[in-house]
Amino acid sequence: MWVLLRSGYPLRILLPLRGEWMGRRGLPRNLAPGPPRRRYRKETLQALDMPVLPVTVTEIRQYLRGHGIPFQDGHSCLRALSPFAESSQLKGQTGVTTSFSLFIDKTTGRFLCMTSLAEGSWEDFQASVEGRGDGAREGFLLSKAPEFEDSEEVRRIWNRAIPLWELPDQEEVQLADTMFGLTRVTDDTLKRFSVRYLRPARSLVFPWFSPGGSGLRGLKLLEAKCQGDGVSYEETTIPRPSAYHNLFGLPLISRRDAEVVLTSRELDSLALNQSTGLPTLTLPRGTTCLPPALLPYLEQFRRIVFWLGDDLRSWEAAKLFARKLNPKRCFLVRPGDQQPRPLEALNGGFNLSRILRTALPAWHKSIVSFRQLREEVLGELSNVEQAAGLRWSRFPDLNRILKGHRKGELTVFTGPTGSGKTTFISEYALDLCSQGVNTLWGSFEISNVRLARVMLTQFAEGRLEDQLDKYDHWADRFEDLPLYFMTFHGQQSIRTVIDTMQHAVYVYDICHVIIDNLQFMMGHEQLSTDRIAAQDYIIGVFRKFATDNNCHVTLVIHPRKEDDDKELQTASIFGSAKVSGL
Ligand SMILES: Nc1ncnc2c1ncn2[C@@H]1O[C@H](COP(=O)(O)OP(=O)(O)OP(=O)(O)O)[C@@H](O)[C@H]1O
Repeated sequence: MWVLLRSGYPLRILLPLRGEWMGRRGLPRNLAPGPPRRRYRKETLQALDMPVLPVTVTEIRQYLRGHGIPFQDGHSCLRALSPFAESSQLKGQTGVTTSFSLFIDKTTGRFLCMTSLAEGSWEDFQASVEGRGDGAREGFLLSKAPEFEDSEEVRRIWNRAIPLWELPDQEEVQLADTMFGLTRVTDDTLKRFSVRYLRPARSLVFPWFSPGGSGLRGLKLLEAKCQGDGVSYEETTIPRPSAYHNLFGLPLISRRDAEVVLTSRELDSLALNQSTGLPTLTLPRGTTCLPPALLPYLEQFRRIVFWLGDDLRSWEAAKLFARKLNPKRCFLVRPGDQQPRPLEALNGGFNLSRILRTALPAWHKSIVSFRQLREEVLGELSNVEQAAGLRWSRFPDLNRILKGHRKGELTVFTGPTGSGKTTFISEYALDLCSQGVNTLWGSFEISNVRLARVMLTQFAEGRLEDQLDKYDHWADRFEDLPLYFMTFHGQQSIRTVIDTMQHAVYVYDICHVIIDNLQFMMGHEQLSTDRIAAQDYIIGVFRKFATDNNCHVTLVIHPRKEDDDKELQTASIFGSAKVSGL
């Protein structure tokens, strides 16, 4: 019954590098802001279990030139004349310049036509240009996708929600203002952003409008709950998080805006826009990820300032996202006491424009002086706890020994055959994943179904085989974890594995990769001396990957067979200087 492994969208299997993925309900996974997309039909492409070689931007450029398609170079995308836009559409229904309305992601080759809202993979694009699609050009695009499953619920909630100032009871207004920290946010601002309030759920409601404001695509509900002396917040999105690709604030952006501030919470955008007048957008899933499907909507900006929050995690996320957007146009507001998150800054009487002016460039040359690093060093020193990494909730002893899980590092994990390495690493990774660490699993020995079964049992903290009636409850929650699996099984080349990891970092902002285990990249045939060299090489490649991508790599390694009465030594891992000297 593990149908959800193949089709449930949050529990993702990393399939072909540029394959088409559809969600559980037939919804495209990578819905960008906009109405239901017309989706490119892809019948010529076979479902591959192995990644194909990723396309390079040079190849994309050559292809466009070779086929006489004019294009311009952008920050994350190439912008080309769209073969999907019909002349009748050239007047710009969506309010976007239609002449160069095709955005092609420079890293993945995926395309999005802002005029027709067609989208697809690089292979789809080539097939259409070469007339290899469904025959006539008109037939290339599927007709409008069926209404998404949640649309009725979205409309129902939206219709029941009312503007805050229309609440009949003044006391209720004051309570909501206090709970959400809105005392200094004006009705005018709430109105501009079309924020409403759902009384029965005591939640603010943030809408996701299609471009041009023509329709309602989804909603985010923010509930405030009293917790001791403080307030805790809980977010619910419709559709569910993996398909919720709303850049909140997009309808207020004008085509001429060249600067934008990105925030991780809708309330921060309200505060920022109100006090600075600058265009603001909120990332749909906060600091968790920046889906590439959103990149075309950010192409027009020459300057992008990240003000995601006041902790180290926000800072790390901003640096990661800036890499996707082209760091040369990105600036980061450093977290600190004098630079709290925007809503708190507004409520605390800070000058938000002044804080924005202190934003640091995200771009570093290859050689930097301490002067350029001093702010970052200060950030680490003033957040020592957070700099030590994310703490495990299930393994207090690990926290004592390792302090926490940090990005950009490599962990080697070993133990005798059958001692429980996979079982332990599964729970160790699940612990972090449940706390929001985007995780990619490479399980080369045991199948993904078996691994997911182990993980689900650990997640539910009980034997689900004895309580199948609870299966859906746990499976639904498990689906929402930022968890992805590579489909590799058995021996693989290190290059293929690294390419897949690279792709996953770009598309899903992966921060933790688990490779179980290294032996599956070593080949069968080498002699023992070669094996040491091969192992050193592979460790070097993973280590470089971890550093370059600020991603943690956990590597499971089988030790050399020792006698039963002999303890494992560092030299048991093939005696390699690199592995055992880590
Ligand atoms: N804490 C535990 N208590 C009881 N049984 C366990 C525990 N951890 C693992 N096992 C069981 O031990 C067996 C081997 O576990 P696992 O596959 O995790 O080991 P491994 O070290 O990864 O094995 P290999 O060396 O073959 O890769 C499995 O059947 C697993 O269910």
